[in-house]
Amino acid sequence: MNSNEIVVVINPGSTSTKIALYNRVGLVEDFVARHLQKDLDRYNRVTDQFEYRFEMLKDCLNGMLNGKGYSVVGIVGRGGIVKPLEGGTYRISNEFLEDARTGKYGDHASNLGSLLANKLAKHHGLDESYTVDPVSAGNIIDKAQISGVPGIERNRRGHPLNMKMTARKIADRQGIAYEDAKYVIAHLGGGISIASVEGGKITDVNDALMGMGPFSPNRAGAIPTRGIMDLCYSKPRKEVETLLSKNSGLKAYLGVDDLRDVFKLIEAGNEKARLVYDAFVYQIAKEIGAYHTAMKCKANGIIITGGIAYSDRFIADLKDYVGCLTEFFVYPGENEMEALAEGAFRVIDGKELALEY
Ligand SMILES: Nc1ncnc2c1ncn2[C@@H]1O[C@H](COP(=O)(O)OP(=O)(O)OP(=O)(O)O)[C@@H](O)[C@H]1O
Ligand SMILES: CCCC(=O)O
Repeated sequence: MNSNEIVVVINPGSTSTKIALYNRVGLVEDFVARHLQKDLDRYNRVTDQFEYRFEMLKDCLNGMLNGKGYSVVGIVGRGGIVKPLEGGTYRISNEFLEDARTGKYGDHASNLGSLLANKLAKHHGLDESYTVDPVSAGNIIDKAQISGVPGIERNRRGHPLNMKMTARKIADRQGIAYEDAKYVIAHLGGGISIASVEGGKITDVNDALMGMGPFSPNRAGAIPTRGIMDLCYSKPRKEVETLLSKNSGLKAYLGVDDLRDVFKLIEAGNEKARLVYDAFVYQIAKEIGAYHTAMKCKANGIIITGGIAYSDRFIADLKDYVGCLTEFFVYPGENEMEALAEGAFRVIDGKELALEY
């Protein structure tokens, strides 16, 4: 095994771009480039930030590689909102790049991941670049896609990268083959997705960006149809979209979207904050229960991950509802960088074939 062979991993977020070098054993070095809001505000759509982020990243990467004798064997970027597709490692194609760049299926910071990986790969003389389990990836079972209205399909936009990697780790911890394990997994961050992972595949998940599932720190989740209809007739489409995907949830009720700030309000005696927090936990618990039932109550565990899983108070409150269902695991934060690196190495080492978009 050549430990000088490096995969470069890129994960663009709304205000930062993470970059890391991995060899086959694990993380070698990482860096988070933080972007000033005033710099980002100059751009209309997120992919308009491409050149700005690319220049910054190129310099960071040069600094990380300089004089260390590494050989870059692959570059992988987090895949964004593209057409609905199966989970796995994808070769980044022109069609993929076009869909990510134009935001045909949605505008999201992670759309920059494939664009940045592709250009950096060219810069390093590599023919291929990769992405793993993009936001819209999942092996959703047919019956879960039926919405109740012909012509409206249920969307699958969540956190498959982190979910699958975390489920793999928990299966290892339980001594179960990942391919046989069944989990309900909840990624609780700025966005919230709750999924069933069965046999290493995401078989059902809500749309964390626009509808279904619980409300999140600043997104709406599932809301009554009549309310949506009234909203759509009262505002332009763009405003409705912004309201539901950026200005709803905790932020809309309480003016803050960090759970730690919600706790401060509760501690200060704010009754509304207490009620909205209770509703937040309640909705997440209900959704977890629904996914457990959808797996005929046979899940090997419920896994809670994402930034909100750092909160002991939240975890205790949630466990009070769902801890009786099956084993309960908490895995705070996320494993996205590691998942990207492992997915790329599996293809580079010929253990898995790259999927075509
Ligand atoms: N110690 C903590 N206690 C309570 N909440 C926390 C704590 N640490 C982080 N959070 C919450 O985690 C959220 C951020 O989670 P995370 O970092 O996973 O989000 P993100 O990466 O911005 O979005 P996403 O996970 O949707 O990609 C914040 O809204 C904050 O409320
Ligand atoms: C849509 C899934 C990723 C996010 O929460 O932004």
